[in-house]
Amino acid sequence: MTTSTLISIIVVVAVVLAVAVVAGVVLNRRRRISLREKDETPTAKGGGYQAGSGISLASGGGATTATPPEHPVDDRTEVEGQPGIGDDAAVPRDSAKRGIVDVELPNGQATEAPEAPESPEVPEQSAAEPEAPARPEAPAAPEAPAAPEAPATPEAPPVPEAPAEPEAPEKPEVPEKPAAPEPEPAAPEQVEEIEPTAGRLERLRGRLSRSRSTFGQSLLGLLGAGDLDEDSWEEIEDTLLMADLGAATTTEITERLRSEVASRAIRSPEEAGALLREVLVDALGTGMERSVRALPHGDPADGGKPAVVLVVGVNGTGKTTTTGKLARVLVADGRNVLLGAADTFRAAAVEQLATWGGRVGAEVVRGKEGADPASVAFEAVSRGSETAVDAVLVDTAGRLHTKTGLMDELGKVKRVVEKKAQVDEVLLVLDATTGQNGLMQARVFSEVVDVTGIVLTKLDGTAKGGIVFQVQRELGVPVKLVGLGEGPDDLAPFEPGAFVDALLK
Ligand SMILES: Nc1nc2c(ncn2[C@@H]2O[C@H](COP(=O)(O)OP(=O)(O)OP(=O)(O)O)[C@@H](O)[C@H]2O)c(=O)[nH]1
Repeated sequence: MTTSTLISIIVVVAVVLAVAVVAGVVLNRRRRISLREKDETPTAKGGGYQAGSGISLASGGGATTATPPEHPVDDRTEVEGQPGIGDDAAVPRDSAKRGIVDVELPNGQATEAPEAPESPEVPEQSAAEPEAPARPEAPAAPEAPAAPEAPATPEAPPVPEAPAEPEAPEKPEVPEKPAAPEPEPAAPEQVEEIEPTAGRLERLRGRLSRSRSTFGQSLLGLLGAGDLDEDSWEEIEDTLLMADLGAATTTEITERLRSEVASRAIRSPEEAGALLREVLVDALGTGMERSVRALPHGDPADGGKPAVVLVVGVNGTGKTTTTGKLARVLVADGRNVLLGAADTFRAAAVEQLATWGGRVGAEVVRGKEGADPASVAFEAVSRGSETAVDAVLVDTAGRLHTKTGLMDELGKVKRVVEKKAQVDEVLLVLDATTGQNGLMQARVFSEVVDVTGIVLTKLDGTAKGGIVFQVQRELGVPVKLVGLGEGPDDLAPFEPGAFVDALLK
């Protein structure tokens, strides 16, 4: 064997070995189990509306709203609790740098850090950022950045979950004392004159009669035409479905209409109209308790406790606006109100609420941007009790119902407030223009904070309103208020009869 042949054999053997080593490394990596959790959370326009009365207020503690949430799963119209198309399409305005910070509460009461472990905080990321930026192996966060200036103070929160906080490096987990909520005295000189309820409703009537819906016209056209064939009934069903009433409610309403048309021998359009109204109003449930429990427990000046109202919902549905409008209703009723700006994530929201507070002469308790919302809510309720107000309205940050971390945070806000006082009302604000998605939101929020009433906003901007039927049917939670515009007094009580009249116009 020549030397060159020997060298060739050695080269070939070396190449084969190199290929084998590389292939082995690749296969080994593929088989390795990734321990990093995926960041995906489990997947989970109204015609004219003329409210006939003022907003009904009640004090808490009594019988709750409607029947307890039932969950007739068989009747559900969407699929297994999965978000529908477009659920995550809207990127929350402020979703980029969200984090939960456990801090000491005023009065030395710690927030409930121990309860958190069941659901480790995942970094919040917007739909626009599907891949979590490869998180640097989270350094045992607390000690490193805080060490030089903040000599481990005794209050330093234990923060067991700290490693899960993606913002930890840039935002050291120093005690949030400086972020302690600051009561902001109202500026009485700026207080606006609030229109009395009666006049306000008159004004809304005028405005709402401008909008029209094809829903009522097509239904009345079909029903009033006399002898209905199968095609006509199908069209009626389609019309109901397109108005967002949902499959179960649509079937129920169509069946009832069929039997009533047969037994009552409906002949004229007027008779058809009366029947349709009756059936729709019945489907909305006339017996539900719709007063807003925002009146105090006893006389606050005599040791009574203020009512506590939490306002929750996804981003941009109108929570802050509704909180402000509700404050005006209460103040117009002669009540003292305190506002808690627990939307510590969006600085503009705090300013927005402070403006509402100034307009009605209500004190506003606010936290610094990024402060723990539970801490702010707690302080607001404490302050409200001390100053003997009639109601504390707490505005919370918008959160996508599909983000587990944010929903956990909301649950914590409620639990922490409950350490101080009973939460009388949890109002879920739904944007009427979002249709079916509102149903999913309602279900998730209901599970987390036990929603007691729905506020359906932007009804002035939609021809649909059928989501009301579904939300009430599936959750047993009544729609209590409707938002009819951006104006300070564009909030009205929900009345089934008036609502159906608006739908049928
Ligand atoms: N047309 C109409 N617009 C409304 C109504 N309610 C609120 N809006 C508008 O909806 C927008 C969002 O309202 P906000 O009160 O800021 O919503 P939010 O839920 O507090 O927002 P985040 O705190 O970011 O989640 C604002 O432009 C409001 O003026 C309503 O009933 N009708």
